[in-house]
Amino acid sequence: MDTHAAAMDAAIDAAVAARRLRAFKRWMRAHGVVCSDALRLDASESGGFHVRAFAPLREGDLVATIPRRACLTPRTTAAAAAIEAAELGGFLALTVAVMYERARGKESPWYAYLRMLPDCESVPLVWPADEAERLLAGTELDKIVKQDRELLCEDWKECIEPLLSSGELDVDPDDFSLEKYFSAKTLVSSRSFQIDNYHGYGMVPLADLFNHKTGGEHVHFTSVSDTSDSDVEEEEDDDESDGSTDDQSTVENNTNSPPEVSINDEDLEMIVVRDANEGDEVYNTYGTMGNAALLHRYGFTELDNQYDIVNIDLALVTKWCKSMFSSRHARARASLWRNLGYTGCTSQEAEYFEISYDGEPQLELLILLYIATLKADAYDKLICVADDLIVNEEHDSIGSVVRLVKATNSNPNFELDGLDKMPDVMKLLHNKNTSSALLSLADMRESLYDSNTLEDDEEKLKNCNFSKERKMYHSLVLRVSEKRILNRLRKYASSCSKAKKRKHL
Ligand SMILES: C[S@@+](CC[C@H](N)C(=O)[O-])C[C@H]1O[C@@H](n2cnc3c(N)ncnc32)[C@H](O)[C@@H]1O
Repeated sequence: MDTHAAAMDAAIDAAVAARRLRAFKRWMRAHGVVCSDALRLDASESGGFHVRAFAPLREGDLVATIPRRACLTPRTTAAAAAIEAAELGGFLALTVAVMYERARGKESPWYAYLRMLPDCESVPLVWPADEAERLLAGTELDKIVKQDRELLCEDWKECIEPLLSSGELDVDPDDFSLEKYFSAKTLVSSRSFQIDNYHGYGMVPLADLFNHKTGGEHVHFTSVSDTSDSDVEEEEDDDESDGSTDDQSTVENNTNSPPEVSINDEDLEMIVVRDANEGDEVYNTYGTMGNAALLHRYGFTELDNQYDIVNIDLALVTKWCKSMFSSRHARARASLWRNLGYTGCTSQEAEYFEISYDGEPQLELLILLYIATLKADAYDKLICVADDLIVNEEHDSIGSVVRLVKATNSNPNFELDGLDKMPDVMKLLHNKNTSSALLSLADMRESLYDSNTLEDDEEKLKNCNFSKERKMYHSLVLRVSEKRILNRLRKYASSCSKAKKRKHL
């Protein structure tokens, strides 16, 4: 596309977004949604929206109130009875509510709100499968996105198809196609909030216009007097001009059945938790998440996100151990580690270990490597005392590492009392062998990506256009962040052997 045509398209997108925003503001007034004069809602060139401070904001200021009845939830949609009868819970119930209200078009009480949302949020779930596979190869999202697709197809077959066949919803099946289900799911994952026990998850107009900034948010979302105050989840849209149903009366509450839990009527609120100056973008927080989680759920990433992690699968550790020793050795050492009460983190099908943003490996991984690389005599000693070393339920991590190291040390006068800080205790597990194992694991983990080096990816990222090549940009940030963590893991591994060498000088 030539530059002129691209500029024209951007201008049209911005004009459409601005028109929708005006309609939405009228909708807010009609539905009792109050937005402080100190906030300015802006349409961006890309057709999305963000919030800016029109005047200085001070901690404690109340900047928005949203009546619960104005939220689109499984309880407030006209499909409430069908959703309840189908016993759909959580995100699935809300996804059906969103599809249903979208299908109603101008008949929907949320029409002006729904027109502000994009068709779908650009999360990897809806990227073309081959592109997702290429861009995410080796990253923390590689397998997850494939699993998501399979699980959602199952959900659609098991829950949505029967709901359609039951005739309870009286909708055009095209509005509930698998494709529409995926799209609605991306909106729910990227912009829904947990409201309260009665409404469950819901779309909260206005609250979902705030973008996210890790550790730098200005506002918090609160469900007043509710035990489940929540931070966000969310999503967005686009399309079309002012509609006829903008200025209507209050959103109906279509729930026919009696509530199972008491209904809290108090408005939802957005409160300032950090000062903002006039002109600043006003951010919310969607929670403390690494880039894989942000990209997975919201379709964006942040450079230098302190909550980033890389995982190393137990399967990779086993592969390394077998390559260094034998299958028998690998099995025996892993089983002793397990018998002592240790495990990795677990997800659907895998057991894995986290490497933190600083490159520090999870304690359980270090212990496994320590046991895997013990000399035969130390290993035999450990077997003899294993029953006394089983990690107890209170999980005295520090004590258990100290006892493990004492039991395997050849020096009978080895003194370890007084150690009470985890980083110091972890150093006990550092030796030439565990360091070299960590270095090998970093290489093996990195080999899962394509052949590009970190430097290649960094160079590509520099030349990548953030707004025009979104998928490429965010997948590069994810890869670069993960590879940088693996480099820090290498530093961590090497620093232990260096420290030991200095001690010996
Ligand atoms: C709740 S919406 C926020 C408002 C949104 N910008 C809109 O146009 O309505 C969440 C979506 O906004 C975008 N977003 C939020 N924070 C972002 C950030 N820090 N960087 C890039 N995109 C962000 C993502 O597309 C995300 O899925």
